[in-house]
Amino acid sequence: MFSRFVQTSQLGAVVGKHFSTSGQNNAKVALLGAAGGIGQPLALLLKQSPLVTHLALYDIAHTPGVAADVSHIDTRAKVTGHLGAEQLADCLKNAELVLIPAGVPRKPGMTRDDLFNTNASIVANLVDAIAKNSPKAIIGIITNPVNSTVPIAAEVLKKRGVYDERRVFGVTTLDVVRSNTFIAEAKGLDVTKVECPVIGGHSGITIIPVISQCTPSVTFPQPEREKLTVRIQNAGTEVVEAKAGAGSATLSMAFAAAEFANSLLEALNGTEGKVQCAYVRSNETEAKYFATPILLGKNGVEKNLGIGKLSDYERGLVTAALPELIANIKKGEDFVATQFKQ
Ligand SMILES: NC(=O)C1=CN([C@@H]2O[C@H](COP(=O)(O)OP(=O)(O)OC[C@H]3O[C@@H](n4cnc5c(N)ncnc54)[C@H](O)[C@@H]3O)[C@@H](O)[C@H]2O)C=CC1
Ligand SMILES: O=C([O-])CC(=O)C(=O)O
Repeated sequence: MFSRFVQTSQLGAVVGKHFSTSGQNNAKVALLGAAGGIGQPLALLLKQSPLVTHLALYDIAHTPGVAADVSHIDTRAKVTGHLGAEQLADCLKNAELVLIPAGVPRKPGMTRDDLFNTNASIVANLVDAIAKNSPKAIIGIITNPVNSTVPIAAEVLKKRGVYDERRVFGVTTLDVVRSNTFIAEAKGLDVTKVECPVIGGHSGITIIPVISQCTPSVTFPQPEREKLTVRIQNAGTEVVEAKAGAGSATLSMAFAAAEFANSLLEALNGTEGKVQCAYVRSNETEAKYFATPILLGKNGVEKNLGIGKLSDYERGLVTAALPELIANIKKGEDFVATQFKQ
């Protein structure tokens, strides 16, 4: 299936894109928002993963149908469906990995930050339940605005006294998936061999593709590089507009989340050298959270591999991104401080 081992010049480590069938550890994965546009195809992909032994599907609507459907697939994972708040604890008990795509998506004309008012409390309440029922689980947050929902998760976990910064990830894999696709198209390369790190955050100018660190090495005239960068930054909006009111990226996001989850599960199983870009607690810049390539291990973040060497143009992108990113982070932290009741 995904069988791509790629060396990055910057890291000398194995980056994403591979999962083996060798893992025999028990892994319960809980998927919160499992009946949604992302949730359903992600449930399908996780059911196909030999690394998952129990797939627990939770939503506030339609979970029994999704769970019954997915459970008929003759792969390893046992499937359970959990509907509504009173069944959330059962879904989360003993989960090693919790993925959260619960919440509303954008419509044309909206920014990701416009989702904050609805999605902030959804994520805060779900993470509160994780703190109570599976405090050691690794959490992958898909719900937008990721720049703010990850700090929200961290603050809720801190309030509950169970925060471990190595275990909380904002899933930004789709930015890497898109960069790889667009670069391969532009250069006529085999996309399965292209790997471009993406750093920063997950909205507009905070998305920073580091094309200078792409494997294989690629060069573009500056106007073309700028155009490609802007396309990657606006790729989510490209999908929102194409869907014309019917939501945002779901299928490519499910693919990206499955790739992230499988890398993490492999690392939990003891496979060394798994690397994924993700939005995590970080000391790389003045922003408390920042996406960079992360070496994954048994506790989640094994090592932050850092920003690496940037071109002048990419350094300028980081400078431009930081004020927005810092404001997004503060907004998330303030929300928990002022509106989230213990
Ligand atoms: N991180 C990323 O790269 C990406 C993030 N997203 C984000 O993912 C989120 C979900 O997108 P879609 O699946 O397209 O939306 P959707 O509306 O199709 O599905 C969301 C699901 O969440 C469920 N839900 C709502 N409140 C809930 C709660 N309190 N507990 C459990 N489930 C709840 C809904 O019932 C629904 O089934 C959006 O916020 C979207 O912006 C989307 C694409 C990429
Ligand atoms: O654009 C959106 O609203 C959904 C998203 O995060 C993406 O597709 O990258």
